[in-house]
Amino acid sequence: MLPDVRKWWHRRTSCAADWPLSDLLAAKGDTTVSVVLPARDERETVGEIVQVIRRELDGVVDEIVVIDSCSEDDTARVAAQAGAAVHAQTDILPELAPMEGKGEALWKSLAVTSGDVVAFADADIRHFRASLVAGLLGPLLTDPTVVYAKGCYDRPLNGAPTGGGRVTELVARPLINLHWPELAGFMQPLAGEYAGRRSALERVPFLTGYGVELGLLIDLLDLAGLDALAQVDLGSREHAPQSTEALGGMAAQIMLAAWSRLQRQGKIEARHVPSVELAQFRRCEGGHDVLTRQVGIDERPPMLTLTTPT
Ligand SMILES: O=c1ccn([C@@H]2O[C@H](COP(=O)(O)OP(=O)(O)O[C@H]3O[C@H](CO)[C@@H](O)[C@H](O)[C@H]3O)[C@@H](O)[C@H]2O)c(=O)[nH]1
Ligand SMILES: O=C(O)[C@H](O)COP(=O)(O)O
Repeated sequence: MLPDVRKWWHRRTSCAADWPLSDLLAAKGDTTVSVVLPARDERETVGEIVQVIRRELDGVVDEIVVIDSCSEDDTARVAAQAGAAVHAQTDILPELAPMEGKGEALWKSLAVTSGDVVAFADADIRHFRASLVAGLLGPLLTDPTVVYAKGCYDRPLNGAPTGGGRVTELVARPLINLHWPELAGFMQPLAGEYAGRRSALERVPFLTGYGVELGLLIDLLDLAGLDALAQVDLGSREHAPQSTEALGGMAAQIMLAAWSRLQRQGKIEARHVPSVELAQFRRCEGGHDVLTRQVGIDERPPMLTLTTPT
């Protein structure tokens, strides 16, 4: 790691235990906090997550919003029953042509929430603890120079305490180290648990799909500088793992996200246009089936540009 990045890592990394609830309540003052859970087919976990946040972060969290991201199951009903405000992704800003995926859900959440600080968490987390959200609020509620706090944690996989984060380790981390070494100190750059000041989140574009996390890190670095970014060790976090085949699609979107930012930063010529089709193969009787997956990502402009005439 670059020497300055190592210094940042020491200075700006805290852990959830550093931010007890009493300190958060004392520091909160007039600052309002929204928690957003993007959810596609998460009926098994979303209800418990909403309940834990409501029960244990009362007084710190002002609203809990679930963005139902085109679920085919009854995620929306379960979340509402648990006490969240639920919005269908496609009902938000209906005048805009819809885009797909998680990044779209997060971007649109800015239009239906009001917190000065917005905390995001995945809705597929198992054994959810309130500290997964509370920890993220510590740096933001106590230090006005911090605009964004990113979670990091151990990643269990298939019963082992570590080994998860396959796309992180094989794709995101190498890309970040190669092209944005200033961001190399983020231990879980793809973590879905992070919080930011609305004033910063509304000033950056959001990539759609699974490109959103990498795009936010790069764009917030450009907007605010490394010292305005923090990370918080949240312990361990277990989610519903996807198949390696499905993660191939995610990995492709992360690469496209990196590509878009390399182009924007003039490091790749704009005339090079990557393909957005991923061919994968499944053995079948007599050979292989070809599976073609569309992995293209899109981009939403800074939310502020929708509400403020330029
Ligand atoms: O179209 C979608 C797809 C997913 N989700 C939700 O987004 C969250 C994370 O999605 P998931 O498929 O579980 O992603 P992971 O395999 O956990 O991927 C990791 O890496 C991704 C890429 O950076 C991040 O977006 C994730 O937050 C992070 O946990 C979950 O609540 C999903 O229900 C949506 O809202 N809409
Ligand atoms: O962050 C990642 O790399 C993806 O979420 C995959 O994680 P997993 O390997 O723990 O399923």
